[in-house]
Amino acid sequence: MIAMPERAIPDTLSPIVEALCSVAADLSARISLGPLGADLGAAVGANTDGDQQKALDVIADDAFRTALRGTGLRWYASEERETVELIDATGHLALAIDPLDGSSNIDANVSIGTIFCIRDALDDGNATFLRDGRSILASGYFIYGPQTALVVTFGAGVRQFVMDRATGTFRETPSAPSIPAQASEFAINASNYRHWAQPIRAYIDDCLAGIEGPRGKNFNMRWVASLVAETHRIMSRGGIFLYPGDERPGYERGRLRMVYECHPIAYLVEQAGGAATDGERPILDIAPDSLHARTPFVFGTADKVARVATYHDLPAQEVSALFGNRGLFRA
Ligand SMILES: O=P(O)(O)OC[C@H]1O[C@](O)(COP(=O)(O)O)[C@@H](O)[C@@H]1O
Ligand SMILES: [Mg+2]
Ligand SMILES: [Mg+2]
Repeated sequence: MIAMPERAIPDTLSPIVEALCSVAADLSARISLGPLGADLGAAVGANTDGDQQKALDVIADDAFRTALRGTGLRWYASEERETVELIDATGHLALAIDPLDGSSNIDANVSIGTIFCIRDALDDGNATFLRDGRSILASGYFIYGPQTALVVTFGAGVRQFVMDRATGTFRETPSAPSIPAQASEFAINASNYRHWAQPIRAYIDDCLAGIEGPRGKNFNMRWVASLVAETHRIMSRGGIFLYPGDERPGYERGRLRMVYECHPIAYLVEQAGGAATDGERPILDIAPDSLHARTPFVFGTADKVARVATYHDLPAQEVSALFGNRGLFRA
């Protein structure tokens, strides 16, 4: 439940947000038990895309779907389900959800989360979600970490609510997250370096070259392998996140899903003053061609995200690592 928000939550969205909060509070309690509770990190099978499912993936998905009945929701699209599900034919809203993000971190006691976005419902469930991101009404994430928090936008800036563990209620924090304009951290799974295309290699090469390289400054690197945790860090201290496409079979379009992960995070990031692209185009301008479509994803501090796009525009010889001192990119 949300206690005394600073500003009202839009009436039509409030029952959905309340239902999400109540499930998130329950999940948070279960997660915090760790090994004292059920084995939430146990492998229980695979979803229709072949992704391994953990017990908590399935528990979270079932809990959200059940709690959303009677909230005005018509369509429920989950990363864990093959098709869009009808919740209530009279509802006017639709929700896309990654019920449990970062599931490889459950056993490691590292922050994990839930990502969602809300749209108006069309008569056709699939068509509702196969639109670009400009029709999103609200998006956000819950982070289950040292704090359990909800970071959400209703289209007018970003708001943050932290859960009081004693009562399970979410209280709004006085200051809203906004992505700082200056930052020097990048986040990428660098073990995939050899599989990346040249523009991504060149961008990272230039970061790694530090003060001696074309950027003329030192950078720090992070990789949590929880999209929610990376987003929360970037929301508080800026930086850039990249999950590009690469040459591994099945990773041509990266790993992250447009409908359940990238559209919601991109909407939030834009509302926080940052930018989000597929490397070149704004994510919110792109409509996925299927429900579970993946997309390369780059987001964070706006000028850093714009810089990644410029590497895609360069002639091949100019992005070669051999040209590490190219004057064009001197900061
Ligand atoms: O293990 P990799 O390839 O670095 O991928 C990490 C990414 O995969 C994810 O865990 C995918 O999300 P799920 O856990 O919801 O499948 C992201 O949270 C994270 O950014
Ligand atoms: Mg995820
Ligand atoms: Mg997930």
